Amino acid sequence: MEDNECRDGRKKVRLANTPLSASQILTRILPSGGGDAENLQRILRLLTSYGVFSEHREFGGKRMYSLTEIGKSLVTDVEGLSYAPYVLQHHQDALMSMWPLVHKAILDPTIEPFLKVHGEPAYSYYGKIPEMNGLMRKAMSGVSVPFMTSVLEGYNGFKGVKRLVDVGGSAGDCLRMILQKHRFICEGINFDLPEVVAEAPSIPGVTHIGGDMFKSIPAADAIFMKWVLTTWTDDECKLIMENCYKALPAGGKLIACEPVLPDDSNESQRTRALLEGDIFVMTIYRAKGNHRTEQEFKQLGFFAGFPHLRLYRVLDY
Ligand SMILES: C[S@@+](CC[C@H](N)C(=O)[O-])C[C@H]1O[C@@H](n2cnc3c(N)ncnc32)[C@H](O)[C@@H]1O
Repeated sequence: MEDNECRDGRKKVRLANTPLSASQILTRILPSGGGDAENLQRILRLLTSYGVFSEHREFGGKRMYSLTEIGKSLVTDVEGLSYAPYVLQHHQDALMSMWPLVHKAILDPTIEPFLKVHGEPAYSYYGKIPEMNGLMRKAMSGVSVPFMTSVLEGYNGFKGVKRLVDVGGSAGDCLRMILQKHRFICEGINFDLPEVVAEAPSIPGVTHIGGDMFKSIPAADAIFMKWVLTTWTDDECKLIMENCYKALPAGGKLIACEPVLPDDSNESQRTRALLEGDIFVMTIYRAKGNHRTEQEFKQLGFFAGFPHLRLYRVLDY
């Protein structure tokens, strides 16, 4: 595979900083000709409204486009750490084909729409396809690194922890960042499904352990968990949290980093994104898995043996 080639043999298209018209972009994408520049321009206008491209109007009104910084990180850094793998992960056929079936989660929530279509739940489906499994890990790394930068700027609850487990820690990026910031943590355990940790990179101070959080969780002074509870039902969350409780010493701490739904359905972008995420979970993961309000987290924790919940908000997200 050459440097300028994608895995499927297509040539990568380098988009210059100089603004290009839709037909100029089309010529680069399809050097042998063809395509509809007007329809491409319709898509470019939409992407401009999301900040991926900038639109420049030439004398006479012709529209020209260049990638913004967001666009560059999405388009040019597909193999590195960026949001691109996350976007790609969500747009795989196996996930996209689920959207016309959202209604199935309402008609019969006892069987997941994903299970009905693909014959097994999402995580085990990913686990059997190395490309999907790898993309999921990269997707999580790409979104988790900027997110954890914000978390670690504001949250200071790791004091006194010597051994920390990250449950569902994927490639281990969250632990790596926590250990880099808090040098007093001597040992990090990245705990995830065996097929996920099998491909995780080696990280100083971190041991990767494969297992099933529904069975047991390695012992630690504190447990960290990010974007895990939200994909499971209340009963499953209780089981995961009970296993956390068993893995902790008396007075131990579970640090769960999860989306928190507001009580009201307001029109803010943040609320919309949270509500969309909730529908994503319902459609792809568990029909009765869901984003939760602060009160719902309090109740879950209480029933699993964690009587005190302290909420820290990460404001940029
Ligand atoms: C949404 S991802 C979050 C990954 C990581 N915590 C992060 O924020 O970047 C959920 C993770 O839970 C893991 N997972 C799913 N089922 C699991 C199980 N039964 N035991 C342990 N981990 C599991 C998945 O493999 C995945 O890495």
